[in-house]
Amino acid sequence: MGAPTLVRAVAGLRSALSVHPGKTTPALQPSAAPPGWDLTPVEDWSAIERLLTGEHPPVGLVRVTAENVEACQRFLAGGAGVEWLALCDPPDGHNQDAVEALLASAFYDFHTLPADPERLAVSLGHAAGMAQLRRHTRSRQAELTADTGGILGDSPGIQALRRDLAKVARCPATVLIHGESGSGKELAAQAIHHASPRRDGPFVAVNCGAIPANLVQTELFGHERGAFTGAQQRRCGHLERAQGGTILLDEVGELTLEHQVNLLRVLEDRAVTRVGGTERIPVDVRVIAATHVDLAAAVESGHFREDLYYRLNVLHIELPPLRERGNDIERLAHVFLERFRSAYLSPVRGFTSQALGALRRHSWPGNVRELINRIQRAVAMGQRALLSPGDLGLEARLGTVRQAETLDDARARAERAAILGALARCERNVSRAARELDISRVTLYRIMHRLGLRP
Ligand SMILES: Nc1ncnc2c1ncn2[C@@H]1O[C@H](COP(=O)(O)OP(=O)(O)OP(=O)(O)O)[C@@H](O)[C@H]1O
Repeated sequence: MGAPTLVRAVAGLRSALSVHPGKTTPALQPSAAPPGWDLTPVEDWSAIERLLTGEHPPVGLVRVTAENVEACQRFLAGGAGVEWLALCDPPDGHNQDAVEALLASAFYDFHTLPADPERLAVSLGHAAGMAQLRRHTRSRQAELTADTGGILGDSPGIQALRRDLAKVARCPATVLIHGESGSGKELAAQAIHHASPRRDGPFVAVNCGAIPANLVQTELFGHERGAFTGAQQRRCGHLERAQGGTILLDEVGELTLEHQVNLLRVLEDRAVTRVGGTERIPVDVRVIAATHVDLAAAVESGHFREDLYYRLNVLHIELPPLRERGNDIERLAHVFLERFRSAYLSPVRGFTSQALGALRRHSWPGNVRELINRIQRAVAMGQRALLSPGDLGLEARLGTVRQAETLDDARARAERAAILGALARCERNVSRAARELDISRVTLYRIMHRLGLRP
């Protein structure tokens, strides 16, 4: 791309950037500045980059032509934190589809040249207001995530969770985190680790449910060279890798009774013995276990050892499901929309009131992960400024009038019901559920990922 031309406002008047990526047309001259805006041309890339990394005006004008569409795309991808207005020639059919696609995806507004200075000034004012609002929201979100280990939300359930996590972080005892799939168990475990005296040590997360039963032993405890065919090297297990830090044993309820005995022994001895070895290796690791199943009920039914349950459940953290977090649903939805919108240069700016209603009514079986997936998909595919319930794959339920369900929505609903039913019948054993559904385990994982479900 050639050097862009940047036109910058001077003191006393409101400031705007004006960029001409590719330099295919002359820069907008100061004499063309709209009322209230004073423009000064700057004509090299490094000046623009310096400006965009430091303090800079919140709005900018971009001269878009049929020839510089690609240059504009590259430039705009780097210009975060600015609301852009496009200045275009009257359409002449040349590269028009690409120009229109760019206008729709990356600009707050556009003006056809010669632009009406009064209208341009109003448009710059609106865009500047919107940019300030977004900057404010972004810095509030940054503060919020920095204080809370990335856990967003203000609902009473989340406030109580933050208080509990802070207390638990100070104490070295084992923690059991219980919550539905996608409700933030791993995030909570990370928050405990980062607020604990072990924060400079490693944080190792292990999904016990995803390790094939014959590998659990070597994955957790490691193995010596020659322990079994193919063991050409000595290998440390996850517990040793977490030395000095924290290990999260996610889906601990998926361990077989035999592996539960071994884990209990490690917790009591505070040492591991690698598979094929005899040496006792002391491990200084804080253990956090997480589960979406009711482990007390699993103890009752004989699927989980009572002694291990008490050993893990010294401190207990309960994660509230998203559907019980009231206004958090909307708050989180806006945060994720903003995140994906800037990453994808999407024209999406917010939600229709029907979409917000649908978000509040949905039962969120996949919790925050499902919310993130729905919003990511909607922002990536969305063509309009406001997302509708259909864009989010949710039903609108407008009063008594039911919106027609799309085939995709109906298919997703049926798939979700079939998978959740099979998983419940198979005690969340994915291989058995896949057999029952007559699909491969990999296909089941892929569909679950798409629907925001976790094993
Ligand atoms: N309160 C929250 N604020 C921001 N992001 C969240 C919050 N809760 C969860 N998330 C995000 O949702 C996604 C799922 O969270 P996480 O993996 O911690 O859930 P989980 O309960 O461990 O899921 P699983 O049971 O499937 O292992 C992650 O991307 C996480 O960052």
